[in-house]
Amino acid sequence: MIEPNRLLLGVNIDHVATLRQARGTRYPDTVLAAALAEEAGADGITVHLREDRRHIQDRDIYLLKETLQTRMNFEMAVTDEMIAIACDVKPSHACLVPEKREELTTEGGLDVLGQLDKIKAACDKLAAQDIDVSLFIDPEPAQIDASIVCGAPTIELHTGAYAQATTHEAQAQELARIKEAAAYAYERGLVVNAGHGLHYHNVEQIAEIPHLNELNIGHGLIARAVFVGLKEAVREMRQLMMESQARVQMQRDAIKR
Ligand SMILES: CC(=O)[C@@H](O)[C@H](O)COP(=O)(O)O
Ligand SMILES: NCC(=O)COP(=O)(O)O
Repeated sequence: MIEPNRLLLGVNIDHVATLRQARGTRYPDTVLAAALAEEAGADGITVHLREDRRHIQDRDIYLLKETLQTRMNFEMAVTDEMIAIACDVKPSHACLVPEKREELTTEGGLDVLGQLDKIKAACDKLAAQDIDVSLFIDPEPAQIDASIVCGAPTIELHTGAYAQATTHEAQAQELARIKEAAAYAYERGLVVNAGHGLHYHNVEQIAEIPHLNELNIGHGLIARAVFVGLKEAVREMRQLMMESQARVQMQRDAIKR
């Protein structure tokens, strides 16, 4: 049973596939990775089918659709190809992300404001298939307003700038941006997720932000799994998130007394 308002954990297994694609082997398999992550408490599995297929392959998407016990969050570029695949697979969730072939990883949020018609058309097509659409955006009110115009029920705030900040001041500034954006979006009826670049040493401040629904975490968790195993890595991350929320609740209770 999911406790009310527990911050959910979406485990991104892209980089299990990175290891597999490095040699073109059949292992490690994403189906097993997803099953282990779910067994350890993942609330959902996120997979990013990139146009260049550098890690997740089409076969992963179709197999996971048949085998996941929780739910699939299908990350995708806003292209006809990916929209067609999403409409065929019909994941419970799809997250529209920007994509550049030359990028090492996602570099910024989707520019919804600058391409309203295109994003709205994609949201409409996916929603017609009962897919819950989220837009991966930078923590900016203008992008949040544009997401509402496009009819997306959910946004995912890009935490990359926070994760990559090189000074405490810069990180605090980014954290404040994310906090303000989460409140701004929540007050306007959106479901607010967050992710990118989160790991065991930077997740707690994000997990303490009010109104967040889910964190999507991949690279840092899979890297940890190399040393402790995937189930333990998931358990450790969930524990950190729950402890963060418990701290916030205690602070709230103390203020009430
Ligand atoms: C959108 C996002 O932040 C990530 O989930 C995305 O998957 C990053 O792409 P890579 O997994 O290829 O780094
Ligand atoms: N959308 C963020 C995600 O799914 C995982 O991103 P990362 O933890 O691999 O950077």
